[in-house]
Amino acid sequence: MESIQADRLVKAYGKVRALDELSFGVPTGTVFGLLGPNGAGKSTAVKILTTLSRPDGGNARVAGIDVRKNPDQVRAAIGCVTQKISVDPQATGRENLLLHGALYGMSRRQLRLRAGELMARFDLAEAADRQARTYSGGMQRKLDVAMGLIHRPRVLFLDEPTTGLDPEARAAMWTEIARLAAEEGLTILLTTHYLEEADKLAGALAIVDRGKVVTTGSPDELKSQLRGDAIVAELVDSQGIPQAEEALRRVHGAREITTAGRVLRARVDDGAAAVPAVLAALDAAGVKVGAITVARPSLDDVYLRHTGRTFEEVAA
Ligand SMILES: Nc1ncnc2c1ncn2[C@@H]1O[C@H](COP(=O)(O)OP(=O)(O)OP(=O)(O)O)[C@@H](O)[C@H]1O
Repeated sequence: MESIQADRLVKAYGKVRALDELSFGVPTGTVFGLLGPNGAGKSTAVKILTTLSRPDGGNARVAGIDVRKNPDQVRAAIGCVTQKISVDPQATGRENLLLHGALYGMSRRQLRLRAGELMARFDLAEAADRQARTYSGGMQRKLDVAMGLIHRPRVLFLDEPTTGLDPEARAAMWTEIARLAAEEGLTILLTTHYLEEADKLAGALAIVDRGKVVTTGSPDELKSQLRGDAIVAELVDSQGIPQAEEALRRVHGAREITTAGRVLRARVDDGAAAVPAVLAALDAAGVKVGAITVARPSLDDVYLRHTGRTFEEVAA
């Protein structure tokens, strides 16, 4: 069964087509990642699925409910953690949870129990009665997620949940998110522009580019569709790029050759075996190489394959 179905969603802002027939489905109880660089359309999709915005075309169902026809019912069934933290810094952690829960018409007794449970679960019990402004960034983000869960939603939307967190807090958040899906059967839609985050957390993901889903599958499925290794040569300066590209074209088995700045990439069947031939070809062309690396296919390669651009290039 699918808890989220987006069917050819279209949204235009003036001339910008933020969503251009975006479609995907999320099986119940899984973590699904919408991965794409800034401006790809992820937030716009989340706004429509959480009923904050209406699509210009297409349709969507969340927890089996039509977002256009029954937005109130959708809102009751979902939790939503947006990019802007909704924690009130002057209130304590517990007060934040109680205030948020009151919006859903929960009884005081229900609320107290649930708030206690969530604070324990997110390791905030000791800090529960301190003002949230005294919390670290990671603690505030956990509180934010706890607030999104107060009314026991069936589907949770997390819009860039770890942006701005340090590596340790990010890892802690990943553990929590994975547990929520595995232990509580929650369906989670996560948007991210971190390749590593999508790779680690998402059972399946959709790569979004310019308002469209360019490919979808589990991280492993997507990576295994790319045969061979990536070989990446960083030149000492960018002037030699045209000659280097030309030289690489003549190396047996090198394909999908792309350049960005002074970095040259190609795909080969066996990376380690191809390195000597690549270095010899570049040397013969008079090109100075600063570094050369071989890598197993990554989601960045998947992105490159489907959009013709590297993720970093677009993010920059
Ligand atoms: N309210 C708006 N008015 C005009 N244009 C908008 C509006 N919201 C989004 N856009 C445009 O729509 C496109 C998609 O934006 P969106 O915020 O959905 O991307 P995103 O992938 O979520 O990126 P980010 O990670 O930066 O939020 C962008 O070109 C953006 O500039």
